[in-house]
Amino acid sequence: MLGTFIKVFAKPKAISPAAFHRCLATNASGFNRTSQLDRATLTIKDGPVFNGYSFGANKNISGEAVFTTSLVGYPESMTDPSYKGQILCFTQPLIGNYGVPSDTVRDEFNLLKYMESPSIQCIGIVVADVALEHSHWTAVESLQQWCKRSGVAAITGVDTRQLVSYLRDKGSSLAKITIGEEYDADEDAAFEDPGSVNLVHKVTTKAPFHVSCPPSHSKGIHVAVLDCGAKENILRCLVQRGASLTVFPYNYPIHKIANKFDGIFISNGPGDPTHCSATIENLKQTMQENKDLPIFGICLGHQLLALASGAKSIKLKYGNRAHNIPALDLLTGKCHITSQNHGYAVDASSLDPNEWEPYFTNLNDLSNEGMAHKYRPIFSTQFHPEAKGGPLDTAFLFDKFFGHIQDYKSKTGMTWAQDNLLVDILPKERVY
Ligand SMILES: NC(=O)CC[C@H](N)C(=O)O
Repeated sequence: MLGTFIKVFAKPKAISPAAFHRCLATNASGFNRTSQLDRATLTIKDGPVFNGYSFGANKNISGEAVFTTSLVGYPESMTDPSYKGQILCFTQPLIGNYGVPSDTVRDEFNLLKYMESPSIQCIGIVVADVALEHSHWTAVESLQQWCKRSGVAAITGVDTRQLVSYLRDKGSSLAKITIGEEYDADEDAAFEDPGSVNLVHKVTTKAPFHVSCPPSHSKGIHVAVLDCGAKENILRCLVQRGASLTVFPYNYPIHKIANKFDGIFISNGPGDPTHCSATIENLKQTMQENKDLPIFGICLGHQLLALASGAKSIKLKYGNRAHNIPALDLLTGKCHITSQNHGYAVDASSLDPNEWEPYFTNLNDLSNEGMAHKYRPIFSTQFHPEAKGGPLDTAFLFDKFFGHIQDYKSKTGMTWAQDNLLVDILPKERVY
């Protein structure tokens, strides 16, 4: 019976060249619709020029070209504030086929349900083959519509394998996307380097805000978050586990009020960590003055914590941006598959061996992926345990942070008095 079913319904059919052509003419692929699109050019500084077609905003942009090998999650990546100012190249050839979900729908914690921030953060995207038509139950618009209305440049028809080979060989490079029939390289402004400015300043909340943990989840925990451009799902991972959050601008003098909280969290964010000198200084003082206070940092948060402890950061040749990067847990010997998006890393050899130890190592390029204090409840990771998108292998690190918090609370006997900090009068969402 089953054999018959397989024969009748599952026999692979050869497709005739004519049928294949018909299929191409009607499917969602961008290549066959290029007659509808303006020409566009991707120019790598001192490197190759790629001709393609524009499906985004009709404007010329420049930024740092980086690539991600993630297979899914383009809405999450594009709204991740860590990509601020970058031109994001997807190695997954077909992008856009499941459209774009709502950027306003919020969940039970008043956090954005589908996006990592309310708008696109990268300055442009590069794809091999955009899907101009899409289908998914959460989609409210196409990738093309989203890029156009967000003022984000987007180019399709690029040989992304050649582009990525170049970027892997030469390293992340400055690039431009220009729209129009004939592109004259001298015509427009110079290549802008987003890494030369403090990008965190552009994405941080402008004033403290409060995310209240609903009674159904609350464990009476209050965490201070330093917002360097926090992904929405990081906040969700903290609230879901029972913490209310007061989220501060990245350069807030957190050391002055750190002792009012059960833990400090330092978020992900864009650009070179050394630009955040005030944060590094504040964290140094926080660690000096609060010996038992739990602290957890992710990605930029990890780099800032490392700099505050006296270690150094380095720029990687082309960074790590993917959802399947192996990281070895040096405490357990287990390997975890992790979600990553970073261009800088901590130089593990610069960690003070009297106090700190490397926590994770990247098994692809052996770069540092985390550190832990030897005697205090402080640790951080270069990868993203909140993983949106990506695998949830390392979500246990949030539980570890909450374990540290419970120990701290039972040691100090501290109970959080909400009106102490007047959190009720704070805004409930990030202030732009
Ligand atoms: N995702 C992040 O927080 C990135 C951190 C930092 N901007 C880097 O590129 O290394």
